[in-house]
Amino acid sequence: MNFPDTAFSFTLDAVCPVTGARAGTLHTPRGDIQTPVFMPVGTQATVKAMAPFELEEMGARIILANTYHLYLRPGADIVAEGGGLHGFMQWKRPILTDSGGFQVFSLSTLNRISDEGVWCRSHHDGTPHVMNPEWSMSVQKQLGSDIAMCFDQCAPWPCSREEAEGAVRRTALWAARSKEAHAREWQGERRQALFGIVQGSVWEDLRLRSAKDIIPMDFPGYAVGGLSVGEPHGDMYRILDSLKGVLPSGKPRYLMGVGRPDNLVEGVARGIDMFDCVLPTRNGRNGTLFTPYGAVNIKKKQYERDFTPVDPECDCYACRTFTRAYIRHLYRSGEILASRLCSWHNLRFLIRLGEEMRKAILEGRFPEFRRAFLGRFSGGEA
Ligand SMILES: CC1(C)O[C@H]2[C@@H](O1)[C@@]1(COC(C)(C)O1)O[C@@H]2CNc1nc2cc3nc(N)[nH]c(=O)c3cc2[nH]1
Ligand SMILES: [Zn+2]
Repeated sequence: MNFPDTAFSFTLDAVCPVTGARAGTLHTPRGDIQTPVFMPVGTQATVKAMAPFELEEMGARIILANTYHLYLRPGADIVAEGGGLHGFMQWKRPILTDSGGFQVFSLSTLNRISDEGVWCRSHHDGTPHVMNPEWSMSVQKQLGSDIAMCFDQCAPWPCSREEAEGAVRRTALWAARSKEAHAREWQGERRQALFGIVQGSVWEDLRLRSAKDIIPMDFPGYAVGGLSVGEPHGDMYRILDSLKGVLPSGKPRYLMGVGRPDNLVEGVARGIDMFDCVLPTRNGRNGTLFTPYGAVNIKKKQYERDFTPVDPECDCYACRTFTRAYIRHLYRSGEILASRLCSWHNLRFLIRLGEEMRKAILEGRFPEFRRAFLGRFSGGEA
């Protein structure tokens, strides 16, 4: 592929004057991404149960993969020999890779952290590994993603203020090392953007401190890390409110690990452009389906003779083709197609929600859209 010298840029197409919600376009060498956008998670180089052509059919413009997982299995060298992630998994559109920092804490069986990096044991076979900014940039280059993330430290929730302060300090240290290592790896070739990550847990002053550390490093995009780790949604929204006027308006803002449909709407209302979460596929596999009124648990007997689509307003293959009764039957019979259809619907629900919010922002009616959506959607069961 030839990479134009303006490999990455972001255009703000419209901003809601009432909420500050944004519609934008992220230009990447593998295609444009219109925002707000939901990014399906493909942790191990696959969005579980979905083939690439199905992801394209449902309108996925960019997907995620995980450095930690792919380094441990099959190994970044094998992915690189397979043509990088795009060749290995045959996904031709943009890919964003998370840097490994978060996963090493949420998955490795044992880990010790220092300013140098993280010593950990693989959750597969207990083998020892050292993960740090230089390791992460090297692996993300072998994976060949279009957007890489800085190696950061995500404080758990809840945590002490001191723990959160330590994560802010170390995240800044590691962001500078990530930026240097990334420049060394790519030698000026602009084929992979590196996004910075802001930490600070649920303390607004620490969030501001982290933003003041990271923003001057001039990344092409910024992520809000350290959220969607079990904290109340109110805390998440309060932190986003505190960052709204701080993060550079001309660059994309990515809220990591989020989330439920109502979280996406509230995130967009607070100036977020990009989202990812395992929820659509994880919920899909246990038969929990998003609808405009909340979640439907397809296993329930009440759907036994319900010959209507999961969501009559949805344009996905599952809703166009099958009924709730049939999908309930598949699920209760342990059929693989149940997971596929439920994941397909949930992914399309969030991708379409991004498309609809973008349209509402462009048409100057986002506050009405937000009110109408949240008025119908109960966070729990429909
Ligand atoms: C680990 C796994 C599978 O991903 C889900 C889910 O479990 C879980 C575990 O705690 C709940 C809330 C229950 O959801 O949190 C994940 C979704 N939240 C999330 N993903 C993130 C990824 C991140 N990556 C980096 N580099 N830095 C971050 O600060 C960061 C923060 C994040 N927050
Ligand atoms: Zn559907």
